[in-house]
Amino acid sequence: MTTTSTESPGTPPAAAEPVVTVRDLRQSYGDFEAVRGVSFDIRPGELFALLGTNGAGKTTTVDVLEGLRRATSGTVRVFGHDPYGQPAALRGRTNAVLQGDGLLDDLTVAETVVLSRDLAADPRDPAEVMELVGLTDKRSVAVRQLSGGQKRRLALACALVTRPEVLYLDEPTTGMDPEGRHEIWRLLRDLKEQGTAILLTTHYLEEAERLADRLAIMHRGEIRVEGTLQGVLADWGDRIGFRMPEDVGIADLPRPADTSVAVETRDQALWAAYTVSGPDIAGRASAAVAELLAWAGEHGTSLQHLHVRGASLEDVFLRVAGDLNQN
Ligand SMILES: Nc1ncnc2c1ncn2[C@@H]1O[C@H](COP(=O)(O)OP(=O)(O)OP(=O)(O)O)[C@@H](O)[C@H]1O
Repeated sequence: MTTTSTESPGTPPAAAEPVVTVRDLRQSYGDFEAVRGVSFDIRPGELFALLGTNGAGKTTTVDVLEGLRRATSGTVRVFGHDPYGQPAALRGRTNAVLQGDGLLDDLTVAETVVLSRDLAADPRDPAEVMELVGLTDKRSVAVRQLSGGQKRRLALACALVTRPEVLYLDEPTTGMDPEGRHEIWRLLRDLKEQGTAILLTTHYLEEAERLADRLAIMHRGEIRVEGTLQGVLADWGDRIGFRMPEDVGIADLPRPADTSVAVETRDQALWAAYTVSGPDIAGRASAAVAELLAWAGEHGTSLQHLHVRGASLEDVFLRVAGDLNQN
């Protein structure tokens, strides 16, 4: 791997026109509506991360963008073209790493990359691409002998060798070790800097935190949350937590204004977890802490490990997925 770049997502050219436009996309399988009115844009040099629960509709959305499925309804345009109806107009401009890698077991790594290169109008040098994904020393190895993570790298190499302007990545780092994942992240940052528009689906929240210029969280076919990481976290509000005092249940806890409360199990203990929302989060969080301390004083108890922190992407994800027992 020979890539170099900083650790921040970077700032895409906000003024650039979107190259991918999705409006009110709906996709059904028989009677089952897997995608229910999804809309988003992606601009050149921007990485848009699609997160979501299992079965949320992420892969289905990518399949429609790739032109593998005709949208049941809604509008999908890539460089102004319908990927299903006008695939020839997009050939060579988009590529994908999908969940089924479609690799041929009997070919070597180098043969596989060269085969993909031959499909491209303006290909990259296969040797350069194998170096980029860290497979140079495996160039003569047969695909069947690669590990799962190495196959994902090879699938990425096959996409990169065609020099796509739009890249769809459906869980590209699944099965990779942490070091390999970091290498791929550096590579994706470099691609963004070169102007590639990237749609990334992932179950690794850290991957989205580190790479995404904007992200969306899907649940049951709908986008429930969308924005920049900072915007999403700011909208979600601060979190106040403390260990639940003995003999106190959730119904006994005070309810300061502009807060909701859940009880979570962590480190084999019960924790009160308040979410503070609305404008002037800091002011509201301070007022809520004062009220909680007053409540503890009145009840002759102390709030162990009392802390206030900003929401994390995991907080937002779990709340969207409905895993928290919120009250
Ligand atoms: N060919 C198909 N026929 C019928 N149902 C399908 C088909 N493909 C997907 N589905 C269903 O559509 C829903 C969305 O699936 P999809 O693969 O898009 O979700 P996903 O968000 O990518 O999930 P995961 O994170 O688990 O990969 C799921 O309920 C799935 O079972």
